[in-house]
Amino acid sequence: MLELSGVRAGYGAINVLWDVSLTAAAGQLTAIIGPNGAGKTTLLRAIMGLLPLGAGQVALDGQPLRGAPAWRMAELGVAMVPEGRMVFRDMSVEENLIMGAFLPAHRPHVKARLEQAYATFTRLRERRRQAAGALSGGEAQMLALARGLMSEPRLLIVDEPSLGLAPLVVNELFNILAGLKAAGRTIILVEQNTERALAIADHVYLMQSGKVALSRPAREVDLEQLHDLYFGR
Ligand SMILES: Nc1ncnc2c1ncn2[C@@H]1O[C@H](COP(=O)(O)OP(=O)(O)OP(=O)(O)O)[C@@H](O)[C@H]1O
Repeated sequence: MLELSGVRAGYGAINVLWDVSLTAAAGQLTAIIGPNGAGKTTLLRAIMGLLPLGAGQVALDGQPLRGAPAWRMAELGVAMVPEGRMVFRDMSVEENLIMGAFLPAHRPHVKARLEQAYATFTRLRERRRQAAGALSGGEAQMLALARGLMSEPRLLIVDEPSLGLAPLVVNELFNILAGLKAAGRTIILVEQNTERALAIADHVYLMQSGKVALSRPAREVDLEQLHDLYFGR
């Protein structure tokens, strides 16, 4: 569904990504792992058209994206759940969710999708009238994920969802991601929690210093070898 070929990108004179090529296949969960500073978030920014490409291309269903603006990405069915949750703190949980279905084409479906969100993320239903700023870290992450799903995206991109969350909440989060995958959703997951990502992924890319250091089906990944590469041993 999504294909990057030979992508170079960075910030002004600083290049971060070096000839990155990867594919996210439809109906699969593609995990992008790697240590701090490897370029994972930069890669997602390049996919979302938030950074100009120095070389290469990003294509969705074979069509080059050429830095499409955010609303166009939404129209094309790509939703990103950014690192750090970024919920609208002064708005209620439900208002945050409704913001996820902002395109005119989504409006007729808002009620049904709210129901769907509350069925998946039961705690959000209880807290739907509360200000999002009053949620715990885990609840805010669930809200960010649920908001990303409100547009019924064809491709859901999730950046470091487990960051700073308690183990029980991480379990819940990964169960939900596994459920979304089982329901056929196409997902790109950026994670530092290698083992958890590996457990639910179909394909794994390991990023190192702005390059793809390993690309392999998840079931063929040897965890020890992965850790050696990860830590540059
Ligand atoms: N706005 C920016 N301006 C300049 N350099 C940046 C900027 N954002 C990130 N970088 C640099 O790009 C490199 C890759 O950062 P990036 O955030 O993509 O890594 P990451 O793999 O997502 O790391 P983390 O897991 O810590 O979020 C780092 O060296 C970082 O310092």
